[in-house]
Amino acid sequence: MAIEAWFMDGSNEDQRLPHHRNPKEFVSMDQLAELGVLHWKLNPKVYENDEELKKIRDDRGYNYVDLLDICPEKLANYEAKLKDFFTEHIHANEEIRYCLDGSGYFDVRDKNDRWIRIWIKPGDLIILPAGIYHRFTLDTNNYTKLMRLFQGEPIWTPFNRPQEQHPARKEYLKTFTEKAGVALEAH
Ligand SMILES: CSCCC(=O)C(=O)O
Ligand SMILES: [Fe+2]
Repeated sequence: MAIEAWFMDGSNEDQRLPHHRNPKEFVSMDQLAELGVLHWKLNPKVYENDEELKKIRDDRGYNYVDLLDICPEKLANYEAKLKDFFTEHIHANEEIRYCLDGSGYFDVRDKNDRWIRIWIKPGDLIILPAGIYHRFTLDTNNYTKLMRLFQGEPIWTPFNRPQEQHPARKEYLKTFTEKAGVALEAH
């Protein structure tokens, strides 16, 4: 099943609102895949013993997992963390999140620097590639429980924009020029 994603409007209203354009402009899974964003729909009720999740973890080497409850009672420095999550940044590694409960928005930049809002709900596992500019916010439900996955010892360090000289950023941008090169050769 597809995940809902759309181009955002430019308004400065509450970040937890949907921020659809008028008219709405949805973004397909293929468009997300072109940016290197991957998605699986799993059964969140069986996450503790899920063969499908196990396969993804085995295939991609995600030996690390933990759970993160995003609500004031369970997340230390809640306000500051939410502010950091919503500050545009990249990582040197993939960001892998599996929504078990609640919901939220991952915003990613497309090739033309437009914001795409990705609405994650229970069962959505998404992978953001290293080097993609992104941010996260809760939606108006104000709660989510996420599984974080990682290859090896986790490094959560965000590198806030601008990061054009960061190796992960350069590598990420190379994937586009390589794809364009292949397309040119095909003509
Ligand atoms: C809480 S997961 C989403 C926030 C984020 O982008 C990050 O942790 O790097
Ligand atoms: Fe991040």
